[in-house]
Amino acid sequence: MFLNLFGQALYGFVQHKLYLVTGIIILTLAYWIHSYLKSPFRAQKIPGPFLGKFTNAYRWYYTMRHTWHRDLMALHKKYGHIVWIAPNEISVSDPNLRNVIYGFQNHKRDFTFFKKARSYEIGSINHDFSFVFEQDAGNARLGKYHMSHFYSEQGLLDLEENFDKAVDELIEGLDKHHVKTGTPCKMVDWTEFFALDIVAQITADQSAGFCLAGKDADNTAYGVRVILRAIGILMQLPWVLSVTSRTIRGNIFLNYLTTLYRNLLLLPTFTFETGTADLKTLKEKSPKHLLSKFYNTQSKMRGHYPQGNEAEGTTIHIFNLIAGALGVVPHTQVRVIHELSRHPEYMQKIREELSKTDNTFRLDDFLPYNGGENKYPIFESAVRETIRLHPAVSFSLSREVPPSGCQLHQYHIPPGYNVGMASYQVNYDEAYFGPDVAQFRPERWLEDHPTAMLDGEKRSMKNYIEAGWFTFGAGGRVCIGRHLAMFMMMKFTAAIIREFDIRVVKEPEEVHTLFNEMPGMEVLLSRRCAV
Ligand code: HEM
Repeated sequence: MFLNLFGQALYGFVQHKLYLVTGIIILTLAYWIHSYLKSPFRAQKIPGPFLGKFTNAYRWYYTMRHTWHRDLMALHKKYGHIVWIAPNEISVSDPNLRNVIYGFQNHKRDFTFFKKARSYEIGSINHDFSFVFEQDAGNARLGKYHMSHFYSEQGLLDLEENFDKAVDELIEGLDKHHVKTGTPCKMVDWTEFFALDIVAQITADQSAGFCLAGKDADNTAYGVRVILRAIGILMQLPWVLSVTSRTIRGNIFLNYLTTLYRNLLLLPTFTFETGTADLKTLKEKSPKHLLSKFYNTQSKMRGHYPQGNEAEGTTIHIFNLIAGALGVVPHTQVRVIHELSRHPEYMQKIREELSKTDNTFRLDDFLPYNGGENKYPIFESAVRETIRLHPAVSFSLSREVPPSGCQLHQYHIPPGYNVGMASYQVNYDEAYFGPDVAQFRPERWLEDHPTAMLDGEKRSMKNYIEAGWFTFGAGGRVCIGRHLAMFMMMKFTAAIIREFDIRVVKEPEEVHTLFNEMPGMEVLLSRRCAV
């Protein structure tokens, strides 16, 4: 009887679209209100925007407007360091709380470790280990163990020749396509071509030819942008995980991914089904390059990912590398050039530093190994200062509160809820970085901090800033590509400012989705007469 009535009601709803829509709206509102009323955040009166307390659509709306990174800054200004931004999520902006959420934990790891929030699963597009999106803390630790040596400074130093080959092609390409024609150069396009060429060089010791061609062949970079933007948009909508699977998401992006691997690895017929043999040949050809290391890593981790396969397991590491090198670095790189053209006095100082090393930026002169000294202190500080002010990874690095719960100032956050920090809010904290926090002032990195270390030693400002800033994340899941990112930016910047005079003819914009993209900037380049 009851089922019959229910069936008739359901049939009625489906027949009358208006009823159906009204029914869905009423149920959704009822769910939101119920969740709000029973929320522990409400009980503790955690402040935040009204709509954000009810629905994830609030944050999603601002993400779709591409302004969420700045909107979140405004929310923290209005409500303070702890803000309730989504039904299950708290945003934190106090750099002093960084270690509470991201710090290394004691031996009771399962009880106290904040693992990545479930929303990261959206970025998982196959059944292999995908570093950025892996939620399992144990697997991520194992991945880092197998991979950190080849992403270390020393590991990358072995590939310097490849960086320099990409630099030569960058200069040749810019000369041919812009300097000689006198046409403005779209900065982000060239930083992307350079990133693709670097990745091809360090992965398989070959030239992918993007800079030489001066164009995005087969929309390779565009495809990666589409994937990363889609992940950024969907990460805000938890229900998407209920209606998609890794296989579905992988298939949606299949064409873009296949194009990417074909063009980077110069394997024109690559497919995931048949690609393993090609990858094996390539890795044997260049054993000291990253493809070979990726192949070995996936085979060591295979036991944890029995559903995956060699071709997918190897290429997903390339995808992670690409997400950082192509998805993130180019946008901060644009800002480095932009800041230097706004502050010619630093451009001049950097040129002076470079002139002391034959106008060539060499990693040996930068990394203070073997008793040497860093010969580029201002150059390094200018790059660091830029990425502090314009961090391209600008989404909240959400973490799930572990069984221990967590205390954020006066608030207690129970297990299972999400807490997260985002780089813009943290990096612009006046109380931590000082009243001139929003100014481009590279010297700050070279000064001493007024407080001393625990052992009484002087504390450098660099050490202090790095303990609080959030550009590369923090703790156990800190960016593994941070040395690569610095090397890429310093190689690119050194080459450009050595070879060319730069005039900005169009300013960059900020477009936030997953990362903060900085398109729009155009420059006119002319050959420098004398260095
Ligand atoms: C300026 C450039 C870069 C910035 C600002 C940046 C920033 C970040 C941040 C904030 C995280 C933490 C993400 C989280 O906790 O959820 C991260 C993680 C990561 N980054 Fe980068 N990144 C950059 C370049 C790179 C490059 C070039 C690579 C290439 C290897 C890379 C690879 C990764 C990987 C694999 C992770 C995940 C590490 C883990 O979860 O343990 N990043 N990055």
